[in-house]
Amino acid sequence: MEAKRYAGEWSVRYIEPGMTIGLGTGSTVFFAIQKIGELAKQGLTVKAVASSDRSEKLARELNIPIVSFSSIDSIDVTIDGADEVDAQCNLIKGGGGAHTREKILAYNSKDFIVIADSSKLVEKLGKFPLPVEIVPFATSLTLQHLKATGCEPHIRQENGQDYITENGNLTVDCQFKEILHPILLDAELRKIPGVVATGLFSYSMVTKVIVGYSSGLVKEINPHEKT
Ligand SMILES: O=C[C@H](O)[C@H](O)[C@H](O)COP(=O)(O)O
Repeated sequence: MEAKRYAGEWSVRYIEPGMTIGLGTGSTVFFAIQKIGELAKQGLTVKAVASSDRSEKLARELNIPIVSFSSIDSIDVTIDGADEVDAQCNLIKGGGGAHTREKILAYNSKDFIVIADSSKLVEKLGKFPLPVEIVPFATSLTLQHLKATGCEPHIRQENGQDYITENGNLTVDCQFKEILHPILLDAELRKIPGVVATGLFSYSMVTKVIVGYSSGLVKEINPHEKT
């Protein structure tokens, strides 16, 4: 948990007065939102759009002004967590069921900053089951098409019932052996009618990944830096 805190708290240095910020979802972003709340209390003026009711509620409790998506043109910076980060900084997201809205925020952000503890770093994506949001219509056919891409699809359950996203859809957790070509797989999955969004985020969307370690160390990875 401390490693998540280090990454979350570090990330707020990229927030400047007057910015419109995107708030992701999850236990790592929780620490970033808390820190933004502290800064707001000290006079930082920002407005925020949230990717989930949970993050919106937390932000409101901390007196961070929340605005609707329809009232803004773009987001300066979005801060969000990840379930897996591969060597190129491609991501799996959606463990908390919020990846569709998170992807909309990331796509509309000038900078997309990912925060993660070091356990999220992997060589290849796919150990974490890939969340895919689908519309709850012709579900069994959609599951068959998902299976044909090489995974074991499982409809996510919560308290013994289908988990329903904030968009009113289902989440299918797709267990692949490994994901060798995330960008191609994302395109393949999105061709299936009924798929709303996958939890695969291309490195091309990512400005930087901030990794927290339990020792207190924080590392930044820039996927676009030439080595
Ligand atoms: O739907 C949830 C999000 O994609 C989260 O950002 C992701 O699951 C990571 O969550 P956490 O920071 O709790 O590990």
